[in-house]
Amino acid sequence: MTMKSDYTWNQINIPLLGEAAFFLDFDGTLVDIAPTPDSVKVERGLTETLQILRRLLGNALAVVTGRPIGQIDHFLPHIPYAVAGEHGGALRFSPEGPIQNGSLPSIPQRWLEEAENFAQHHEGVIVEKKNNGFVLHFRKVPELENRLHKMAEEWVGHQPDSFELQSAKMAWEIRPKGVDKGQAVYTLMEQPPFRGRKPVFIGDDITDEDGIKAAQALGGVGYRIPHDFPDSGTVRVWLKSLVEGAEK
Ligand SMILES: O=P(O)(O)OC[C@H]1O[C@H](O[C@H]2O[C@H](CO)[C@@H](O)[C@H](O)[C@H]2O)[C@H](O)[C@@H](O)[C@@H]1O
Repeated sequence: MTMKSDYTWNQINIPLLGEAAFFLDFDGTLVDIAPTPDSVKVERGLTETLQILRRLLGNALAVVTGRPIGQIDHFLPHIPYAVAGEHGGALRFSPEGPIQNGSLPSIPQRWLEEAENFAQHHEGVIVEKKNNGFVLHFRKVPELENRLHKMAEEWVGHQPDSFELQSAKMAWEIRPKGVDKGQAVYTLMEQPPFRGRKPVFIGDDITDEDGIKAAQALGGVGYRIPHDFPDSGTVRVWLKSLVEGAEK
């Protein structure tokens, strides 16, 4: 996707990079939405931009995503300093550090089997497994949205204190209750190299709202596609312009 020609980012105000900590969402923010989770493309130049940005931020660069952390290692190897995966359910504070999962409930095996059985009989449905949840993707078969919703609602209804149903982009996600991207921001901001800096959160989805609110509450800023940036392509152009401006 390309930047809209009439768009300027005058309204995007961020702290000086030397005082900021960046928290960036992945799907729909750093990369364009793709037909399947596996088929996203990391645009040429993005890794270099993020490497320079991380240096300018004194390492205070985190990716905060719904995906498991291993997928960020696959798509952006050695790029962010910290990663919050599974909407904050998994945290890795530094590149070589352990992944901390907390004590989250495990998804009942029966739910997963039923989901996989449904996917086997309905071409186009993708079941994406996570450590403490799973996603039912219906991007290729939007007509199945309501049926999948009903199934997922029923499962979660059996354990409403442990799990919740999250509406996602052309998907339904079953995830542990009580984790969110805002908590991830608060937790990371307590640790170096984030501590003492002003958080900047950029995201595109409803789950990013918690991260944006946390960044604002901590004295920083948060911006969301499409309200503040029209699309992910524009975010990438903006990031590139930031590092180029700082390096001049
Ligand atoms: O928090 P994010 O980094 O934005 O991750 C949110 C979910 O993104 C992925 O699903 C979405 O993107 C796919 C690739 O573009 C797309 O095919 C799918 O329809 C979208 O829902 C990812 O698969 C999920 O695990 C993330 O939770």
